[in-house]
Amino acid sequence: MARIEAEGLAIEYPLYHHNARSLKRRLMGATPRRLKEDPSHRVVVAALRDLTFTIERGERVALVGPNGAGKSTLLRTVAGIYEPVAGRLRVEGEIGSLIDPGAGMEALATGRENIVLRGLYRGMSEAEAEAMAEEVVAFADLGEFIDVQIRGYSAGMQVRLAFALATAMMPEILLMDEWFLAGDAEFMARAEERLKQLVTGADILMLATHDMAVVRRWCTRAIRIEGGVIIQDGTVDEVLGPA
Ligand SMILES: Nc1ncnc2c1ncn2[C@@H]1O[C@H](COP(=O)(O)OP(=O)(O)OP(=O)(O)O)[C@@H](O)[C@H]1O
Repeated sequence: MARIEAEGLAIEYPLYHHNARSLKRRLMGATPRRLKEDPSHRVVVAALRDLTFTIERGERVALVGPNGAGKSTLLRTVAGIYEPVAGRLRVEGEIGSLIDPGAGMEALATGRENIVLRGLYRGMSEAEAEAMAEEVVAFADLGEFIDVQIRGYSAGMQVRLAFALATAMMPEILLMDEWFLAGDAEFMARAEERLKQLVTGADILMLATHDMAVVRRWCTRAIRIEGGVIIQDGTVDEVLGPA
């Protein structure tokens, strides 16, 4: 059963090129809110601080807040890309992440090979993975580029492939950044029905977005993050105000 539980979760990014003493003094000088020095004297960004929340099966949660608030960092942490420096995170359920277009893809493999690899990784037989690939290839509609290494794809082509693949896999926990809803108009019109199935079919959705219409349309709950901390957590109407 899908469930996400965080307690006192903290994430920091080290800033490797900011350790010269004079620069450090300048960065740390004016009582910074998010830059600090860690125990090994590195300058770090406190991207998330003391986050505590539980997300249960059936919830579709929007992460809202200004640029740099920590929304994408939280998605990436739940995806297992970043390791918390403090606190606890428990994620139960199979994750599908639409966070970075190229994440989880092998740049030197073709689109088609990436699809088959993902299927095999998820425990499909070769025949099942090949069958899934046919379906994904048809939907992604990348023409001859499906047999080109994905390092030669445009950003939009990567989005198409990631989208087609995610909707074929139907994860229990779907993590999504808003860029994913921004394919070209023709593709998104075609993708609409699959997107609906994907979002409503997942046990849990976490979606980082600045688009409040998207929040009202897809989500049941909203968490507002500012400066790396949760400042509001409730129903969409509670957090955004009534429509
Ligand atoms: N790779 C990184 N290295 C260093 N700092 C980072 C890195 N990625 C993010 N940060 C910092 O962490 C903080 C949170 O960033 P994050 O990308 O999670 O914000 P966000 O809420 O998703 O913003 P946006 O709405 O602009 O996408 C910001 O202060 C940002 O500068």
